[in-house]
Amino acid sequence: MEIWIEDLNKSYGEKQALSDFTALFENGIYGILGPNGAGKSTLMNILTDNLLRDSGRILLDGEEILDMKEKYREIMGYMPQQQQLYDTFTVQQFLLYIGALRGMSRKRILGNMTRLLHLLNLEDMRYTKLKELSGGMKQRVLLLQALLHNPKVLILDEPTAGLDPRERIRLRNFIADLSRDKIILIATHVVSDIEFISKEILLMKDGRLLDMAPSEELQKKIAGKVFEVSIPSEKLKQVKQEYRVSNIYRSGENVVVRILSDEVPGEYEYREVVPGMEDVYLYQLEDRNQREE
Ligand SMILES: Nc1ncnc2c1ncn2[C@@H]1O[C@H](COP(=O)(O)OP(=O)(O)OP(=O)(O)O)[C@@H](O)[C@H]1O
Repeated sequence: MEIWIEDLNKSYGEKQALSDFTALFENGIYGILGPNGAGKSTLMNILTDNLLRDSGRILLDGEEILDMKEKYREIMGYMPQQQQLYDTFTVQQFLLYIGALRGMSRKRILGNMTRLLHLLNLEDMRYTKLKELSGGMKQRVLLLQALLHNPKVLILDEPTAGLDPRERIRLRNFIADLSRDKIILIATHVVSDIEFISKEILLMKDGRLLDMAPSEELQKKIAGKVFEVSIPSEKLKQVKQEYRVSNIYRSGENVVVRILSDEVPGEYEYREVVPGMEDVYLYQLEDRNQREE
C-alpha cells in the first residue's frame, strides 16, 4: 500500500498552514517532526478527512481518497492528541461505541477488542471507567480505538503525550511492532519517540516540508556542525548568546556545552561530536534567533 501526496496546500485566511506539501509513504513508520505551528495537525486533519484542503492530491494506491469515501474510513485509523474521552464510560462501553460509529458489528468489535486489550495489556481494565485510568492507560485505550477496525493506515498525533518514560518506551515498542503491514504516521515534537523506529523522518516548518529521509541521513547532513565545548561556568551565558546550544552538563569544575555551529568554535576548548536527531531538530527546525538568554 502507498499514499502519494502531491502539492497539498491549505490556508486559514491569510495564514498558509501547508505549502506545496509533497511526499510518498509506504508501509512503515514515518515520524513527522516540527515545532508548534509547523502544519503537522493540519496535515493530519486533511489526511484523516476532517479538514478540506485548498488544493493538491492525495492518492491511496492511485485512488483519490476523497473519491473513496467510506472505503477510506475503513482503511484509516486515527489517534487524536486530546484525551477527551467519555469519562463515565467503561473501556468496553467506549470501544463498543466507537466500533458502532465505524459501522462494525458487535461480534467483530468484541473479537478485535479482546485481542487488542490483551496486546496492549489492558485486559484488567475492560470494565473500568475511563476517568479512573492513568494517563498511560488512557493513551493505550486511544490507540486501541484507532486499531479497532484493523486499519492499514494509522495516524498518530503526539501518541506519547503525558506518559512517563517507561510507558513511552512500551507504547513506542508496540507501535514499532505494528508497522510491518501498515503505513504509520506519527506527528510529534519528541525526537526520541520516532528516532529509532521511523523508516523516514519528515522535518516540517512553517507549513513546508524541509526534508524527508532516514534519521542517519539527516544526521549526516549536519556532520561537522556539532561540537562540545568545555568552559568554566561563568562563560556559559556568553556561549549561549554566541551559539545554538543543546545539552549542557557538568564535568568537574567545568561545564560541557553541546553547540551547533557552521564554524569551528576555535576560541574554546572543543571537540567535534557525532550528530544525533536532537541536534538535527535544533539545527534545522529551531529559529536561529531562538537562543536561550
Ligand atoms: N483553525 C485555524 N484558524 C486559523 N489558523 C489556524 C487554524 N488552525 C491552525 N492554524 C494556524 O496554521 C498553522 C499550522 O498549524 P498546525 O496546528 O497545523 O501546526 P502544528 O504543527 O500541528 O502545531 P502543534 O505542534 O502546536 O500542534 C499555525 O500557524 C496555526 O496558528
